[in-house]
Order: sequence, then structure tokens, then C-alpha cells
Amino acid sequence: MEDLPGSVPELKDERPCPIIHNTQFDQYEDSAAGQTSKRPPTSTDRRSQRSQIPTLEGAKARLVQLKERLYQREREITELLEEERTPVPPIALPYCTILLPTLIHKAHEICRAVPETRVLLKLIGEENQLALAEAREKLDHLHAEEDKESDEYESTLSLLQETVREYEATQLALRFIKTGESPEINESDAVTELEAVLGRGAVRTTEGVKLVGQQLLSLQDQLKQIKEEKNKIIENYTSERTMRKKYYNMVEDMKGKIRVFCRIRPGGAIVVEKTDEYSVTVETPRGQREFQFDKVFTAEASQDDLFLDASRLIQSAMDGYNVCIFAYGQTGSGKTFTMVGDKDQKNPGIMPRSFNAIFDIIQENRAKFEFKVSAYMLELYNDKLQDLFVSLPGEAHAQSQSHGQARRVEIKRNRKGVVFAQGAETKEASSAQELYALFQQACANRHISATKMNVESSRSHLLVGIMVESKNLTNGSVCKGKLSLVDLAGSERAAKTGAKDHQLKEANSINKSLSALGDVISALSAELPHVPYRNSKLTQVMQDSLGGNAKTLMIVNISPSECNLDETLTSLIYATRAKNITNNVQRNLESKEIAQLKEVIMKLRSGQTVEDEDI
Ligand SMILES: Nc1ncnc2c1ncn2[C@@H]1O[C@H](COP(=O)(O)OP(=O)(O)OP(=O)(O)O)[C@@H](O)[C@H]1O
Repeated sequence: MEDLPGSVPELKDERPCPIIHNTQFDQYEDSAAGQTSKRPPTSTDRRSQRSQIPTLEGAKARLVQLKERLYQREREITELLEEERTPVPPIALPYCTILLPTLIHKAHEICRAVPETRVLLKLIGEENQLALAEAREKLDHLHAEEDKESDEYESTLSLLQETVREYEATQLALRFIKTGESPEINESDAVTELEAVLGRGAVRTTEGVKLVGQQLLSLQDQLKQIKEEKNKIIENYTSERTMRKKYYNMVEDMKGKIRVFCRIRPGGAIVVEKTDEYSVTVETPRGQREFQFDKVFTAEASQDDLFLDASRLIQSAMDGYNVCIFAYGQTGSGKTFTMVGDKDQKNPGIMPRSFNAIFDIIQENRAKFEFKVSAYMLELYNDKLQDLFVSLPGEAHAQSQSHGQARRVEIKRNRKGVVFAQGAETKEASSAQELYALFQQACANRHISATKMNVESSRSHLLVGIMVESKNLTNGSVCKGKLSLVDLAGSERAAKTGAKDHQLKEANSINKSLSALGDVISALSAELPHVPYRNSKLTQVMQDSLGGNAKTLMIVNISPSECNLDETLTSLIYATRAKNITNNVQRNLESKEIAQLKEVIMKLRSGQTVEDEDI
């Protein structure tokens, strides 16, 4: 075997070792076996050693043994050395070693963020505190509300329970009264209830129950009466003002005052308002102005509403009165709508409605009376009266008048002061339809043209006269009445209506006649000795309606719009003046004529014959 550095050289010398070494080897062997004795050898030991002195063979064997051991040791040492020389494989670093720097970095970052986070947390904490306080407050509030509500609820409930209890008790009492029995023992709860309501001991006996029941019934009656009286007082109180005005108007009407209705047209930018049945208020730059009328109709009022109030005058015409209904107001304020209605007659006005009303009355009285209805229809255009039953096409119509081709129509008055149109055709009608057909024929001949303010403006005054003659079939007496229906042309300002040339002439003529009407109204209202009827043909035609022997209804049509404020005020002022005019109806009651009529009535009542001249 080759000598390696560090290795133990192989033992080639096989010579035995001196004996002395044997002892040492024994000692080594013992100690290797862990049984080395430390005690000093005794004389017995020495004797025994001497007796065991090894033989050569034994020594050789011993040597072999030792050699083997030596080799064994050598191998072990070599192995150890080799092991030391073998390079140690790198130990895999644990994962945490890699993570550590990242962790440290993160930790630094976190440390840096800590103060900021602390501030943030503090803020959030504070906010939370605030929100919490707020929420608590709200909760407390809600609790308080809930308590309050529940208190209210409780009190309402107990009130209701109390009421129900009282009612039940009353029912019970009534039941006992009905049956005439006393409450029984098993009804003790009910009795207690009754007692609670009516007083202790009140229902113990049949008599007591009856008495209490009667008391209850009379109390109920009294309560009912008190309630009814209270309602009546309230009703009276609220209608008192209205009634007062109504009766005042009735008295005025009986005195023969012209009745004046005010009708407000629909429209925007409203400055006119109906304050009650009889008043309108106008907002002017100088403050509010109130006007009183016999009735006020708002934009919402229907044609039916208006006619309901106007229709009693139709009966008066049938009864022999001279009745006049006319519409007055600025252009486009709704006069034609009120008097005639809309174009397709979905909302017929006073004229067509009056035709129907006349023939309805005729129908109702045909067994006792014989009627004759005739009509003239005129227009006053450019201060000339034209018979609308004479139809002349287009411009020829206007021209014809100036050339005197048509019959001249003149206003006359009969000896009773009733106006009639001399030269105008009077046509008879035997039904409302016939009368309406005549009216349509007349309307077709009217002068209408578009102005800036009204696409179909009436450029003339329309005057419809319906004469009703009734003959009493029993005594043959004849009664004559007249219904004048007038749709005036609108008062206007030429600049506003955009009138030019012949339209301007029309406008001037309309304004002239309306201003003459205004003068007549003013004079009558002021009770002046002279009334200027003759200043215009219009006032001549209307002479028997204004201040004459007539029942007159004037409808003042007004626009609610701010832009028409001036015209509205003018119309309202004139209409208020007209309201003061007293016609001769009442005065005539005192007159000789009426005295004669009274005589006739007396004769009729006593069964005497009445002559025509008596009437
Ligand atoms: N109460 C109302 N309800 C509905 N529409 C209305 C009412 N009054 C007026 N009108 C409408 O307003 C417009 C003008 O009305 P209307 O022609 O009757 O005015 P007017 O006073 O006769 O005018 P003019 O004097 O120019 O003839 C019409 O289209 C009419 O239908």
C-alpha cells in the first residue's frame, strides 16, 4: 500500500512486542471495555499475573488482534480525512432569508406611513364621533316624536274609545227602553258602562232606564237642533252679503233701473277679477277699482249660465213689454259671442236662444193664445240704416245705399213711444227654425271684416227687432210686445285695430255712434232734462230701450287683459252709469196708461167684455 500523507504506514515488522507492553494493552482493553480498575494491584494480583504469563502463540494472536485494531483505526482515520477533503455542498438558503429584505423594506414603508395614518385615523375617529352624536340626536328626536305621536295617538284613541263607549251605552239604553227591561246581572259590564256615562244608579231599574233613555233621546234631538241652527247661522252669515246685494238689485229693478251684467272674456295677463256675484275688481296703475253690477260672469261662465239670467226678459216681451238686450264693449271683447254665439253655433248666444224661448212659450200657451211673430233685422253701417233682409252682393251693398237704390229705412216711434223701422221689411216666422233662417239670411248680409284685434270684427251695429202679438182666445184681447236684440260694433282705437281707408271711416262712424250712446247714458244717469237721442241713428233706434218704456238688459263685455285696461275701464264706467238709468217701467205703473190697464184687468176679472181701444 502506497504511503499517503497522513496515513498510518502498514506494519510489516511481525516481531512480538515486549511483555511489558502486554500489560499496557490489557489495561487499554479494560479501559476500552469501560471496566478499568483504578485500585493499585495487590499481592494476589501480582501472583495471578505471574501465573498467567502469555505464551508466544498467545502473544502472536494478540498481536494479530492488535494489528487488526490498528488497521481498523487507520481506516477510520482515513475515512475521516477523506470526508474532510470532500467539498461541502451549498446549503439552500431558507425562503425567509429572501423575504427578509422585502419585509424590512415594507416595514420601513409602514413605519413611514404610520404618523400619516394616525392623523387619518384620528380624523376618521372624530368624524365618526360627530356622525354618532348626530345620529344619537336624531334618534332621540325620533324617540321624542314617536312619544309625542304616540301620546297624540293615545289621546285620540282614548277619545274615540270614549265616543264609541258612549254610543254603545246609548245603544244599550235604547235597547232597554225598546224592550222595557232592566239590565240583567250578566250584563253588569254594560250597566257599568251606562252608569259611567249617565251617572251612578241611573240604570238600576226599568223606570230608571226608561227615564235615562228619554233624556238621551231628547238630548239627541236638542243636539241635532243646535247643529242645524248652527249650520243655518253659518249659511245665513255667508250668504247675507250676497242676499243684500241681490235684494238691492231687485228693488232697483222694480224701480225700472236698467239691469247691467258684466261678462269677462277669457284671456291672458289678467287685470280683471270677479270678487263676488255682483262685483268686479280692476287692477289699475293707480290701485284697485271696484265696479258693481246686477251680475258678473267670468270667463268660465257658459252661454247657458248667461241666458238663464236673461231669459225671464223674453217672458216679459211675450207679456207685452218692450224689452231690449244689448251687448256693449270694445272690439273683440265678446259681444258677438254673447249675442250671436260662435261661428259654428256650438255655443249659441242670446239671439238664437231667444228665438227658441219665444216659440217654447208659444207652445206652452197655444191653447189659450194665438201668437204672431214677426221680425225686422237691420244694421247700422257708416251711420246708415240698412235692411238686412234685402240682400245685395258685396260692395254693391254699400254702394247701393249711397245711390239710394234700396228702400230708405227710417226710425219712427208709434204713439206709445215704441220705435219701429219705417221702410224695412218685416217678416213673419212660425217657428224658431224659421226665425233662425231669417236671422242667418240677415247675418249673411252683414259687414264684417278682419281688424288687428278681431279676425271677424263686426263693422256695424246689428239690430234685431222681434214683435210678438198674442191674442187671448177667451176674450179676444190682443197684447203686443217687442224684443230688441242689439249686437253693437266694438268701440276701438283706430291705431290699435290697424284700420285704414274705408275701415278707418267705419271705425270713426262706429266710435261716433258709440260716443253718442255714451252721451245719452250719461244724460239719463245724471237725470238731465235734455237727453241727446237725436245725435246718432243708434241712439234714435235705442231710444225706447234707454230711458223709454222698456225693460233693458245691458251686457258689458270686457277683456281681462292688461293691454286693454284703458278700454275696459271706459266700458265699465259707462256700464256703471247705465246701471243708474231708470226706465219708465215703474213710473208708468203710476201713469194713466197703467191705470187704464188696471181697469181692463178689473173688467176681465168681473167677466165684462173688453174692447180693443180699452187696451
Ligand atoms: N266668453 C267667451 N268664451 C269663449 N270665446 C269667446 C268668449 N268671448 C269671446 N270669445 C271669442 O273671442 C273672439 C272675439 O269675440 P267677438 O267676435 O264676440 O268680439 P266682439 O266684441 O263682437 O268684437 P267686434 O266688436 O270686433 O265685433 C271670438 O273668436 C270669440 O269666439
